[in-house]
Amino acid sequence: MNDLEITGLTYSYGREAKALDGVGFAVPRGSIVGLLGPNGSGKSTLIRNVFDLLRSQSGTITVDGLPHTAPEAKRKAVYLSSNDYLPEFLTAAEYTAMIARFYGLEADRESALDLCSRFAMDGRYDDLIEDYSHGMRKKTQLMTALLVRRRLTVIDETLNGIDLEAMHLAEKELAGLRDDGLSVLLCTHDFPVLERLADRIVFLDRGRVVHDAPTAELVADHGSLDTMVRSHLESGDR
Ligand SMILES: Nc1ncnc2c1ncn2[C@@H]1O[C@H](COP(=O)(O)OP(=O)(O)OP(=O)(O)O)[C@@H](O)[C@H]1O
Repeated sequence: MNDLEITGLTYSYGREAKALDGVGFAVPRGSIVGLLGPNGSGKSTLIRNVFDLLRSQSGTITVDGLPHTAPEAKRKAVYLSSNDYLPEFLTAAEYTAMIARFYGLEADRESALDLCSRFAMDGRYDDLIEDYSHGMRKKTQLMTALLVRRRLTVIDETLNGIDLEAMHLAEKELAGLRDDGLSVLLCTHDFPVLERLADRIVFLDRGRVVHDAPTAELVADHGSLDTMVRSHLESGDR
């Protein structure tokens, strides 16, 4: 069973060249899949297609077996965007409650306060987001996703910008989602994090899948993900 399955996904912005060209891969249930690719390779376009923020043009996307445009599919997935735009006029508590309500859930205050304390945001849960630093906003996005615990969590470079201690905890929490049988699609340029955490890697370049394999296999074949990416970018295969 796959929590996310994409086949033949092609997308062009207007008359521009294809941003995605026949992309297909899966996020198997209870796994963490790393999505990797140079700037402009199509990662954000892919994620926006998955969340129906861009209307897909050809190919299929299913979330837990359901077409991604179905309201039930949308309730199964949570998206953490790469920016840190959050409603400034809300407190983190109000923001979390609002997002939880979108999913028909109640945000559990005790769990939220526990997460705040572990993410070094003690006593800040009821402060306005406008007073938060960039890192605190990123942590608020992450804590919200950890509270709503959807079948599929998609993270678009959200972890970039949080400090080392928070990163360590984030890794543990994401592994915890996997331990609970949930899945994560993690888009980041942080190779060591992917090597520690991701079960599989999907490497995109110019809108096409270059590698889709278990992380251990790619590391065994290339030495490291860093070397794998560099050798592809320097090769004539692009
Ligand atoms: N709104 C847009 N209009 C036209 N072209 C776009 C638009 N958004 C992205 N593109 C193009 O689509 C291609 C894929 O971009 P996308 O943002 O999906 O890549 P990415 O892998 O997420 O890049 P990055 O790592 O820089 O975030 C690029 O050629 C980009 O210029």
